[in-house]
Amino acid sequence: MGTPTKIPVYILGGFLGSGKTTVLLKMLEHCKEKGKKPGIILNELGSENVEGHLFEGRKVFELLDGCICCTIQDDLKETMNMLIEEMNRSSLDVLFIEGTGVANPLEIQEVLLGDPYIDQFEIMSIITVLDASHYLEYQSYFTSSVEVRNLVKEQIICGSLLLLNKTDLIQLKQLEKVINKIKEIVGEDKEIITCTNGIVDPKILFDKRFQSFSINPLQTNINSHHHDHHSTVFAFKLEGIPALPQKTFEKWFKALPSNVLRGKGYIQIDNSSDLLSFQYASKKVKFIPVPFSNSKKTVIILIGTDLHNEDLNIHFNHLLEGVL
Ligand SMILES: Nc1nc2c(ncn2[C@@H]2O[C@H](COP(=O)(O)OP(=O)(O)OP(=O)(O)O)[C@@H](O)[C@H]2O)c(=O)[nH]1
Repeated sequence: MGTPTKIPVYILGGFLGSGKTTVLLKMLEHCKEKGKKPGIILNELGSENVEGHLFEGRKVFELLDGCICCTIQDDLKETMNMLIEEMNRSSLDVLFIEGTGVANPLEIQEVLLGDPYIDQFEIMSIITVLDASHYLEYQSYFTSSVEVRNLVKEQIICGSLLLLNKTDLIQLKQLEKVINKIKEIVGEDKEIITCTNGIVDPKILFDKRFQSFSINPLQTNINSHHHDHHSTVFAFKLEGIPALPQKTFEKWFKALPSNVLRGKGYIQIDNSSDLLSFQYASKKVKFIPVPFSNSKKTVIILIGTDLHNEDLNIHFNHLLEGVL
């Protein structure tokens, strides 16, 4: 008998709303076509996963209310142990781990390279997804905090595959500018793959690009500003949202403070018993119908920098009182 083969692992990182889940869904589609059984670990900043419907019929391990990189690194180990137990009953062909938008994937890597996981899993690639339409804003001194700038930079440096997504939202000239800015960080040689809606050749996505013993130049740096991002990036959960006309929700999302970077959840439109899932990113909101399910309730999760409870409460009350 040869040595048992290790389970290949793909880590997906990238800032809030960049398109990590979109890329993950593409990779899962490919697994389905190839008859490969995936394991999925999702980490959400809020205290509940509001994207469960996207993974219907698949076993998903969730790490909620935190960010794998610090508060729940131990929880990741616990989840990995559960996954290993599950694998004894039914084996896996590949594992995907999606970090929160504020996670540094190196921290996930650290867990996987430790005992006992290193003997069973092999990191194939750390895929960093970047939002081309917001890149300049996130890197600007004027529109972004130092923590966000550093975090995005770290996500770029530790990515073994860089996907510059959402290119449909910008002009070619701006895209070239973004690519040049990224090259200033990673050098000319590192390939940057541009894409829209996470559509990338599976050969590129699944390629092995990670050597376990490589030492990352940022490693020593990380500890020095580890945790910093939590001082500015917050997740808020709003519950008890009444059923209202869709137009009212649209107006409400439009009027959200500009430091709200991301939102997701479920809302209910009046005169309908079905819930709508929503995605708020790049200051745009999209509504997607989901079949009514008793296990889901209305909830709005907002993620942003320097959000203040009072400001959001006032804005939330506007929604409740219909003052829009
Ligand atoms: N216009 C446009 N929208 C996109 C593209 N890729 C993803 N989106 C949309 O952007 C929103 C966020 O995408 P996700 O894949 O959920 O992003 P994410 O990085 O997983 O988000 P977080 O988990 O909050 O960090 C969704 O509404 C997607 O449909 C793209 O290339 N172009």
